[in-house]
Amino acid sequence: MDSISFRKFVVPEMIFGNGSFALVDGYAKRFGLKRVLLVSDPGVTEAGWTEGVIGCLGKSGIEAELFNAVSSNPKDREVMAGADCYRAAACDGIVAVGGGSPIDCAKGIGIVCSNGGHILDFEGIDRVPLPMPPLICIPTTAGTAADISQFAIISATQEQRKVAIVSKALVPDLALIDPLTTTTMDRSLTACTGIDALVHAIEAYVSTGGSPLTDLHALEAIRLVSRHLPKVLAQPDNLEQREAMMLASTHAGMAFSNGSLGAVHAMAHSLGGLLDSPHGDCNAQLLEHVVAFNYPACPQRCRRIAEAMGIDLVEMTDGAVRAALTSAIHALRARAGIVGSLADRGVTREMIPRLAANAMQDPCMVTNPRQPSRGEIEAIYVAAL
Ligand SMILES: NC(=O)c1ccc[n+]([C@@H]2O[C@H](COP(=O)([O-])OP(=O)(O)OC[C@H]3O[C@@H](n4cnc5c(N)ncnc54)[C@H](O)[C@@H]3O)[C@@H](O)[C@H]2O)c1
Ligand SMILES: [Fe+2]
Repeated sequence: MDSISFRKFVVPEMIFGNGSFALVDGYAKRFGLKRVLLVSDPGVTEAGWTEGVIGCLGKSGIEAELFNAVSSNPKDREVMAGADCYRAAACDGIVAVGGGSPIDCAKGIGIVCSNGGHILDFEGIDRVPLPMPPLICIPTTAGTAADISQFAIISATQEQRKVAIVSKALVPDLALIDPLTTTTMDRSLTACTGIDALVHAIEAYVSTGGSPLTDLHALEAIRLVSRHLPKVLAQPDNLEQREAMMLASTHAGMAFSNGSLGAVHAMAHSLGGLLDSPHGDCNAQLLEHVVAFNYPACPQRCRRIAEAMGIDLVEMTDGAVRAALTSAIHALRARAGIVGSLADRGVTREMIPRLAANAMQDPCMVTNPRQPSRGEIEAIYVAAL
């Protein structure tokens, strides 16, 4: 049998539903935890979610050592400081509450605590030998799905680039996916994280690492984001819309964690490393341009994506589908309020060779459906300027 016919699909135990974060103490107890490192960030703490989780843990007598010093695009030094904190407090497990940044930082802390060394030593695919301590994740954004994924993205501050660590060892033990926690997101965060979920789904669907197991989740996520992102932005307090976006993020997560990503993420990581700008915003700037580039390599798959976005394709030629798809993506992000271009974010032509060089090294580039040259990646950045 050809080895390509083997497909692996890894997900953690997941509990999805409003109020599910309150199950944290019962699960932590079942894992035998007595003192956990609680990884969060100041924004999530201000929104009240960190205290909420500490309160739940306290009900079962589980102590929480708070590590809150995490910034967006979490930094290597924050991971190392968190690992010091874990050791100093003699913790026996980790609970992460927040968006992708605290969750990725928590994964980094777990890797370093089990394996020793520096977090950047683990860059790349399958380079984490020992499993992390028990990790429970409570996501508070509907976008990254870091709570279920095999990925952690950490900023290497000296080099100003984002490093991808990809390993089955990074899949958390439990994800308590509670849409209620996303009700405190502001409009811009809702938009950026929602577009991130769309990009995960589209990239996984055209990835060379995809499979029928991931396709199903990718298409469902594309449908959900296209339908519900405009609605959740119009009605931010509507729990059904929040729930639909969290479900979209989770479906997209199952797809990309197992099918991997592509050029949008490779290029967005490079941008985020240099500019320290929001991940979803970087993705949003690039998606339509990368889809236009990838189109010739996967026209049938692009048709399915367009259909899932609600575009009527009757009698459309390939060229017309390509134009309709890229303009629908552009319209969705404009409707979400993500306007302007890379130049408005401070990107200059002089930065592009370096951005392209870093993007070419990113593991997400490996599974892009069309292998680009460095010059082609530079041209995509220029198109997005
Ligand atoms: N590991 C993965 O699989 C994966 C996938 C995609 C992206 N990422 C990474 O995730 C990071 C981005 O994560 P993100 O987009 O979730 O944002 P984030 O975690 O960086 O948070 C952004 C801001 O939103 C605030 N915030 C988060 N949840 C909130 C809530 N419910 N209410 C109010 N404020 C809230 C935070 O305090 C922070 O100030 C990037 O570093 C990106 O590279 C990781
Ligand atoms: Fe992402």
